[in-house]
Amino acid sequence: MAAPQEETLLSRGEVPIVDLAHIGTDGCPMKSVVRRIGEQLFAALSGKGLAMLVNHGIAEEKLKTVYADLDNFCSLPEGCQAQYLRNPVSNHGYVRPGMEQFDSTKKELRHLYNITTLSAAAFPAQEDVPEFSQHAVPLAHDLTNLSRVLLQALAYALGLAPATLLGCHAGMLRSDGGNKSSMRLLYYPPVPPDDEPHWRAPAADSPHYTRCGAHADRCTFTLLAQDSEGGLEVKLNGSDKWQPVGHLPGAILVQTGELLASWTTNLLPALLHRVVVPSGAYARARGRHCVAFFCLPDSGAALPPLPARPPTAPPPPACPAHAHAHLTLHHRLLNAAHHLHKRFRETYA
Ligand SMILES: O=C(O)CCC(=O)C(=O)O
Ligand SMILES: [Fe+2]
Repeated sequence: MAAPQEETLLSRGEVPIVDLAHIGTDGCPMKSVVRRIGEQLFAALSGKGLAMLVNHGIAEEKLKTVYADLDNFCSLPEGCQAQYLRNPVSNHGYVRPGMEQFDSTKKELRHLYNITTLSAAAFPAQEDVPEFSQHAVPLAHDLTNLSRVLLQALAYALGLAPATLLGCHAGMLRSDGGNKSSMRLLYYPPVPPDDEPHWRAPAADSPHYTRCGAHADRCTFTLLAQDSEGGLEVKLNGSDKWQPVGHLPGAILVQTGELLASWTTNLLPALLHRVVVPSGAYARARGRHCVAFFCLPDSGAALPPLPARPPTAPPPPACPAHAHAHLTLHHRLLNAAHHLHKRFRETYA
């Protein structure tokens, strides 16, 4: 008997879809299109905290190639992987399962490869993973360009000159250390058979795994391209319920990060999200792949004050206080580097 289809936010039509009309990687997009995207993006991020981007211009094949490269990296001997471990200063490099934890009660099963510099020397050698950098660098450029379009669109929607946000995010992946934006490749391995499905009472000594514990991203926004394995769950604005997002082939998810939330004093609240292990035996025996692009302002950049909004556009209902309590510590003018270092200390072993 076929497994019943899981109900998701997408299957219920509850994820706003923003059509980028193929301007995603264009250097000089049309103003009217950027303006329309800005309005739709603003409505999506203020109402829900996320949107699916379609017709963004990034070929699925590019994603599949980097997923395969990461698989090859993960199957290297540990000793060989060790030379590529994450550098805590630059945040570039490989992070083994369990080394980055959002949920201290479970073991988080994921391999990460953070990319914060595009210099060839920072990538695995050709003899270890052939063409890793040749595949990853163009994808990183595409995601940077897509972020630049969204920054211009958001600036319009917030009543700022279009280049204002671009100016504060000028150094994304320029590899000069002045901006901590990163592209992260993720591989979640199959769940070990000793972990019981969550609906059964596990044996006292059985490990409890998850794929990624609950968190909001420490950035302006995140772009997320995922394979079809599922597992991503979110708490929509004002809701305390975890809901699966679902999969829209070829789409890239954009979700609000903590910096955008604190800069807009929660007009655009940060999206809480997590990745759970699937419940069916078949899905648990399969790996999951994802590419995340964390868009951040230049280190030390102060985001400009926002123009007052007209009274016809009231802010959405506030999130549950506990969900974003840490955001109240922040002010409109942010020092991105300070925020980021604090959050790295909290999540890395
Ligand atoms: O794998 C995913 O879908 C999400 C990953 C994530 O949230 C993160 O790395 O911050
Ligand atoms: Fe995240």
